[in-house]
Amino acid sequence: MTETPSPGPDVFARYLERTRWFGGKGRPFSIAGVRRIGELPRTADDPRVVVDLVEVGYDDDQGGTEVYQVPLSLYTDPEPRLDHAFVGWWEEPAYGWVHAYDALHDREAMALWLRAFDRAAREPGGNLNDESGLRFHRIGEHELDLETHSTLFSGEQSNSSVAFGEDALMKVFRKITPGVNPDISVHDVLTRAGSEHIASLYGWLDWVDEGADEGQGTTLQLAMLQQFLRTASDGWDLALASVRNLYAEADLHAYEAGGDFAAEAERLGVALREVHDVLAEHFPVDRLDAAAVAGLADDMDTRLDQALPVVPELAAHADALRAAYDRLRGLRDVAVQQVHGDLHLGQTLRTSLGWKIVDFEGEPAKPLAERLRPDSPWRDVAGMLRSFDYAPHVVERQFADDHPDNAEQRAYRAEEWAHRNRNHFLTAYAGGELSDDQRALLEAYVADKAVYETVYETRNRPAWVAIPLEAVARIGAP
Ligand SMILES: Nc1ncnc2c1ncn2[C@@H]1O[C@H](COP(=O)(O)OP(=O)(O)O)[C@@H](O)[C@H]1O
Ligand SMILES: O=P(O)(O)O[C@H]1O[C@H](CO)[C@@H](O[C@H]2O[C@H](CO)[C@@H](O)[C@H](O)[C@H]2O)[C@H](O)[C@H]1O
Repeated sequence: MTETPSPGPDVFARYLERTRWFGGKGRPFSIAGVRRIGELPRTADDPRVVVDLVEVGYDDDQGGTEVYQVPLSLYTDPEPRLDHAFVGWWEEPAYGWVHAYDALHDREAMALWLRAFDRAAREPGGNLNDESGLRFHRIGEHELDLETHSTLFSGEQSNSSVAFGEDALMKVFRKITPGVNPDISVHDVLTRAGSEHIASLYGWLDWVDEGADEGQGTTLQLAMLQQFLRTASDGWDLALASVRNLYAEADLHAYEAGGDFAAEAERLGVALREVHDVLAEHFPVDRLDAAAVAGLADDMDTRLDQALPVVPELAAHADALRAAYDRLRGLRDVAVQQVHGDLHLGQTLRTSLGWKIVDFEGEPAKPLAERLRPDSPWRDVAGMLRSFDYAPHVVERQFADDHPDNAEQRAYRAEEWAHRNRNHFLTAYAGGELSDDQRALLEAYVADKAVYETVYETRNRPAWVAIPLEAVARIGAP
């Protein structure tokens, strides 16, 4: 990476370590370079807002590099209102000393993004190619509300999302991989197809690295603008509330309790089926031959091989897991297509107009080529089934401290809740009973997802690893 007129690398290293979205926390790293790729169009009254790409090199056995996007607001004087987002101060050759803040926290700066997207809608083809190299693209007819203020989401996110009032949401991608970002390309297709189960795409921002790919140029997709789902409630939070309700009256069956979730699970099944159908219409669908089906099972085997050293408790269940993958090996007529790739209840939102599915980026830890590869839709179904298993266990962890009695009754209710919602979701998705082959395919994907979760929990929430481990233990059990 080429150097830019910026501070020493330590300034960015210190800032990355403080953020939620930096994926390399806990690993030894250094800043390999900082590159200034563009500046937002502005008037003389606006702050200077620049987009820097920070290349991080890892100094551990795994090694490798990653690139993170850090948009900055640059002010000549300190801005105390932005103290919490202070990155550093340094001298820039053309401007002198500047105080730099993470621009996502700065309303004055975010207004520049919104204005540029608004201008793009009035340019030929909906494209605004700013002279600094940033390219704003718009689709659809939505008129942006320029009077709104921006609010940065505070949730546990791998990217950064900013809401413009209740009108639009902009997701700024933090880890940048050259090429197509499936969150944009899939939303683009689903929006143009009129899917009712997503937030419509309004536009996106990209930049072409002219010097990359032997002078051919490579596109880097930097941000996505979409419909703000104003009446949304998070599917995971709703499921937890339903379980809490049930535990509070543990003498009732799941279907008798006030917060029964089954009708929602059913609607979610229908929504996922509709999204898969639209994706199958607009992206290629491949019917796999025997070798390719065996390849899917091989990938699951490899994932287990890689998980074993991280989660040694898996060893006791490895034979049962491999037997589930072997049953997949024997299947014929397996189709693959564009899927969500990382579906769980936390990626679903209940709005007054029904369920919406968000975040089509795939599993963030997977390389882009793997995330773009067609996969079986049963991977998404399996993700949801695992989530229905997680919810009662997570509530039990919260409940157990305050209510140590009655744990056995709750465990019974937990299984009843998970079973009921899995069944309603699955039957609605499949439109009836599953065939033996579909069941074998689904079981393999559920096993694969549970193995992935044991690794995810060991690394991120070790206290939760028992949840997927219990699921793994059930695989192959009579
Ligand atoms: N269009 C939307 N309208 C309102 N809230 C949204 C919308 N899309 C996502 N969200 C909320 O923002 C959170 C983060 O979005 P997500 O796409 O999962 O980000 P990330 O890629 O950083 O994980 C979601 O859990 C959801 O609650
Ligand atoms: O949302 P992400 O793309 O970051 O997905 C990762 O984190 C999820 C947790 O937030 C994780 O999901 C696992 O925990 C959920 C409860 O918190 C549960 O509903 C899911 O079923 C379970 O897989 C996901 O696996 C991981 O990729």
